[in-house]
Amino acid sequence: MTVLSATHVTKKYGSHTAVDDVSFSLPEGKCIALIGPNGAGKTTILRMLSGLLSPTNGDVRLDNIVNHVDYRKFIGYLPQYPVFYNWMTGREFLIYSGQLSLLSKVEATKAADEMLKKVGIEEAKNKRISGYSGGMKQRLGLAQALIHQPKVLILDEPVSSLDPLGRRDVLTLMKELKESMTILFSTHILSDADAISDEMLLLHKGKLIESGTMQELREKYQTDVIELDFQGIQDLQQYEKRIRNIPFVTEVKVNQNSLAVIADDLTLLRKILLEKAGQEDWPLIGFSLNKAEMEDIFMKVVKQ
Ligand SMILES: Nc1ncnc2c1ncn2[C@@H]1O[C@H](COP(=O)(O)OP(=O)(O)OP(=O)(O)O)[C@@H](O)[C@H]1O
Repeated sequence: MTVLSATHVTKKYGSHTAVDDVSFSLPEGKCIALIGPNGAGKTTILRMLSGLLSPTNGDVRLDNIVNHVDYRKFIGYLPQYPVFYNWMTGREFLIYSGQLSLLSKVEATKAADEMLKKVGIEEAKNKRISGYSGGMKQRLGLAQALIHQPKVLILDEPVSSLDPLGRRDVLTLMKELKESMTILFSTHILSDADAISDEMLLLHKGKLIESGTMQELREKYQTDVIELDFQGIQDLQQYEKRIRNIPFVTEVKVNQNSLAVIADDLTLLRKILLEKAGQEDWPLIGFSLNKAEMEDIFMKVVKQ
């Protein structure tokens, strides 16, 4: 069942089209990642879905409720840069947020205590927010978005600004939350999307260019990769250049001591690379076929 959908949604800022005729729907109970580089239009889409911004054209629909009805109580939204009152304690902030979501003081207090437990910052509930780490603030932001028990949770870049520990923390929490609600979150970190989402929406320059599960995208774009490991520190650019000259190669990624090559015809690529490596005596120590990462798929979709 679909809980939230966007139909031919466009947003213009003056003459600039930030979101261009985008349609998709969120199935109940799924975790969906909205993926795209900076400026792709992710925040604009999330704000329209949250009811904070009106589309220039098109409809946003929650179950059967269309635009212009205030359906914000069904949606929990965590902005990319949440604003906290640092002089409040975490608990005070959540009670205040609950009251803003039209809960009574008693209901808000009860919900705040539950949420503090749920997001794992109960022991810091009476500390001022100014003393919270980035990961704790993000957990508090999530608690604020969840306080009124929304149907859909919308998170704008929830982990991008966190250090690796904070990031792991919040991703683990999102994994737990996705068991009980529909989540839509934006990211430009493709491995995060790969790790926790059921489906992905790929956005580029305001347009939805592809969508599906990771497996569907992998199958559709046949993105296996041949990886060449070179001995010692080599000038890999000369090899990169030679490989790029092979006509059907779509992408070459340079890593520290290795090159990852994507092509439409992997059987032919393997043959040609092995021939070249032998003839030109490339200092190879490894030659393997690996699964493509999300980055590789994104590059391929954008190029197509
Ligand atoms: N209020 C605004 N007025 C004018 N242009 C805007 C406004 N908000 C966003 N834009 C433009 O719309 C485009 C999409 O912006 P948006 O913030 O939605 O992208 P994003 O994918 O969330 O980017 P980021 O990852 O950097 O947050 C950008 O070109 C941006 O400059």
